[in-house]
Amino acid sequence: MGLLDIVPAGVVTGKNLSKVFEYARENGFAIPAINCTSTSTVNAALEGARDIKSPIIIQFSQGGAAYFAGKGLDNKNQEASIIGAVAGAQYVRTVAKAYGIPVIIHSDHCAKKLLPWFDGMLAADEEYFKAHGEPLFSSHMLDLSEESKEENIEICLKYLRRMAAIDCHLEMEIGITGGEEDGVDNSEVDNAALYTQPEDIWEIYQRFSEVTDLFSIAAGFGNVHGVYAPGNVKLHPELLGKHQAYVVDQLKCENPKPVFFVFHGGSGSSEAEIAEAVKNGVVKMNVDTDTQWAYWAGLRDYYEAKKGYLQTQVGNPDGDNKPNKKHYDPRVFVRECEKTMIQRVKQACENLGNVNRL
Ligand SMILES: O=C(CO)COP(=O)(O)O
Ligand SMILES: O=C[C@H](O)COP(=O)(O)O
Ligand SMILES: [Zn+2]
Ligand SMILES: [Zn+2]
Repeated sequence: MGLLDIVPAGVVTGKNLSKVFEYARENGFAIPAINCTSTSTVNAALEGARDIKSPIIIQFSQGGAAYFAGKGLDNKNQEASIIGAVAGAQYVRTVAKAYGIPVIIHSDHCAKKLLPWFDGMLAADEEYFKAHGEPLFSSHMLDLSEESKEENIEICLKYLRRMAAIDCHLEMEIGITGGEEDGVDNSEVDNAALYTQPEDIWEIYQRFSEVTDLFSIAAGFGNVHGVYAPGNVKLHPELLGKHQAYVVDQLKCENPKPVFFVFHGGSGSSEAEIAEAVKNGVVKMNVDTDTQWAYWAGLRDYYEAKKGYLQTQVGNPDGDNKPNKKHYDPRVFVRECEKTMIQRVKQACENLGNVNRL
């Protein structure tokens, strides 16, 4: 039985999203969440997943959403980030079904100072729910990992109640992601803060479960955003197995992996680290830096290959009067970016076992 026997193609929300995560957990794979900033990057993520016959998660960061709406817009009070995230979600909704795969629309890290962004997206979800019986986005992330655990949980619970009423999933973060995030440099952060404790996972699981089961946890296991020289990042995905065992012990449940875990900082991770994380209940892995690099590499290679055709509008190695229009049409060079990004999306899917899952 494939995923399309369980959920329809197109955007999945609520119980259907839970079914996708449960299916991934039971079949031992995870779904990549690709950070997207434009229709071009959204299309590349969708095309890569479509080619490999698997579901995909499209996510917008606060900065990525503002970029989607246009860098020229003022982002005071998060207005551009709200407009961009909503526009991105509506765009994905318009095209997703045509790709024939289940698609999850998600928003990435939202720190305390960015809550007006979250509020704006949630208002759009509630409005969409009134008209269509489901939220605009499948899920959102709250990242209050810089606050105290108590405050983190309290604020999450407040939003979780509101989100549960419209079948919207919440991804919460406990434990800090190192490296750079929304312009905040976490590279010098205390090492212990990068690794979440099992008691914390249990507390979150227990308190959130009193409200709904529509949640996942981004637990720190040494995750870092970005790609660095080998040896700089020490991932401990085996910790997630310990968290699962702790929760199983408390719940006395049959299911060996009751918690849906999210893997941040997927770029630069080894196949072995990714496999270990999936084995321990990761159902979503975020990839940004590596798909950014892939997109750029496509343009770099295109420019190198076509250099002689890209210096002037008229005149190239084939003749002084030959026009170059077909070489500098954005549909040609942006497509080259998309092609290399598609390959990287497929690679992420393969690493996560997210292949032929329809
Ligand atoms: O975690 C991420 C987005 O939230 C992505 O991290 P990378 O850029 O390291 O892939
Ligand atoms: O938070 C990490 C993601 O990679 C998003 O990055 P960004 O804020 O540069 O869009
Ligand atoms: Zn964070
Ligand atoms: Zn992240």
